[in-house]
Amino acid sequence: MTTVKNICCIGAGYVGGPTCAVIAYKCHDIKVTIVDVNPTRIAAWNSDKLPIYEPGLDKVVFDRRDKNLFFSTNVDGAIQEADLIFVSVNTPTKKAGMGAGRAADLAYVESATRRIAQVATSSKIVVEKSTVPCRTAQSMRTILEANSTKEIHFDILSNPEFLAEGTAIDDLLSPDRVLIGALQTPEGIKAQQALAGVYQHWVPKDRVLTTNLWSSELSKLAANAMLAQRISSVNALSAICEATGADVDEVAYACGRDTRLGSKFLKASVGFGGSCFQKDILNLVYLSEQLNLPEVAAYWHQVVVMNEYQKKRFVRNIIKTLFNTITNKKIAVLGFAFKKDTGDTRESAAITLIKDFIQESAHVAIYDPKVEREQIYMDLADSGGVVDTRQQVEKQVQICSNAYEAAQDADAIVVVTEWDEFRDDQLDYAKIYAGMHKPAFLFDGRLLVNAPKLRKMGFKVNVIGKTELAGTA
Ligand SMILES: NC(=O)c1ccc[n+]([C@@H]2O[C@H](COP(=O)([O-])OP(=O)(O)OC[C@H]3O[C@@H](n4cnc5c(N)ncnc54)[C@H](O)[C@@H]3O)[C@@H](O)[C@H]2O)c1
Ligand SMILES: O=c1ccn([C@@H]2O[C@H](COP(=O)(O)OP(=O)(O)O[C@H]3O[C@H](CO)[C@@H](O)[C@H](O)[C@H]3O)[C@@H](O)[C@H]2O)c(=O)[nH]1
Repeated sequence: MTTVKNICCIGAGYVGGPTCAVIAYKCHDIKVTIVDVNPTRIAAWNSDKLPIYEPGLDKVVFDRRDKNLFFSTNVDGAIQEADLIFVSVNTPTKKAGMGAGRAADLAYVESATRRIAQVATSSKIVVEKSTVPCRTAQSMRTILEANSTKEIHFDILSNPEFLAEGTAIDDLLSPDRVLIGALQTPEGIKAQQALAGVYQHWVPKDRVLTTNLWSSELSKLAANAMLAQRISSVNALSAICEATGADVDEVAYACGRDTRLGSKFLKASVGFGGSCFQKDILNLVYLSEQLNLPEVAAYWHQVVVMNEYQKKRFVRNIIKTLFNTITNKKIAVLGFAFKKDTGDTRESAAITLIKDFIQESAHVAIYDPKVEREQIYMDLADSGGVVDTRQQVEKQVQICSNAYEAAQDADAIVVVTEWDEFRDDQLDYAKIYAGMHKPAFLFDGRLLVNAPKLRKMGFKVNVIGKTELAGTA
């Protein structure tokens, strides 16, 4: 078996950074260099304030940085030195051209692959870490093989990443499984074993799964589609609960107790966000369409349709409850990140909701413990378009440094992210109530607060998937 001694990771983002930092943390005998074309990002990885917030990440990075873990903009140098290269660049949804709005944009994967082909001076194992459509490894192979010689040979592996943000370090330290796909040739299997050897420094052997290349690529899209499907399913049920007096928490619990279903990923919410779910489902939809499987495409697409419906339904309910108008009313939004314990705002439900509030001429006060002010304005404004809305957004949106400031003189509070600090045993809701306009409304999009307790304080509470009279005749 080939032993890996030197790893290069192309792409120092939410995946490349934590994943390869954990490899360095667990494999002191391997030199790991994470490279990126973005010098600001690399400078941040080399500073005291890392570019992403992730519990436990600082410890891992500070422990190994400049020992066997390096961050650099010298992409070519790191490629040349490495015997195994992770391609961990972004694969966003295409904005223009064929497949726009659905297909994954593979330009960054292709450019990284071409760079490897161009500068490599020795044989390499090239690992697809980015999430890509099924059979992308074939295109990478074609590019690399066009540049291989008798002396230089490339093996391609698929090793999708399953970490979730907010728990990335725990997920990496004890993964449910590590998946490694390879061409089932003697060279492919040898490369697969070499990468398995890296993970086996800390992951039990029976959790390292080996499959063929295409199964590995498709499993990543499939896992995300199935996880998101569960959320859309419970969110669809939340609408039925609100109309019937059933309680979505009770329904999810009762269903989840069936060991065939399991309890995870059944939390109703204002809608899933994050950089992956929507993008990867649309990717699967596009793949199905390309394979001339329209019924399959429509099936998966409904997961995204339901998610959009849930967000719009929540906004409509807020407006209706606030006497059919929110014009000039102050709405306090608690949370802007797409989930707790991350500063990431990509595809956060908060963005859709707040844009709708702005459209309805409300004043919005936002507090999130980890999202930077500038990020919020960037997400809410359409800058660079025909009409630049930044000034208007700044006029209507105030960024606050705590929940009390956001809620002061507000007509309604909207809980959008499930940060622990918004729980009713952590936040002084009596103090918040005292500072609000009356009636003081609270809309919980995360099933986070104890609604009966807050109602006793005087709040008019509205919780997704529940009615005030749930359970009564
Ligand atoms: N974010 C997640 O939780 C997560 C989890 C699993 C899988 N993924 C997948 O992993 C991939 C990366 O996601 P991410 O969230 O880390 O993205 P990201 O945008 O945070 O990071 C990607 C980085 O790649 C760099 N880059 C792009 N092209 C480059 C090139 N040619 N050379 C060097 N650097 C280059 C960019 O500058 C950027 O810093 C995506 O395919 C995503 O779908 C993401
Ligand atoms: O029961 C639930 C669980 C999650 N969510 C929401 O769903 C979104 C995604 O959450 P989560 O999956 O925990 O975070 P991600 O970081 O997006 O991770 C997903 O996407 C990654 C990128 O592909 C995968 O690697 C992970 O396995 C997969 O969980 C967030 O808005 C959550 O609030 C719910 O609304 N209800």
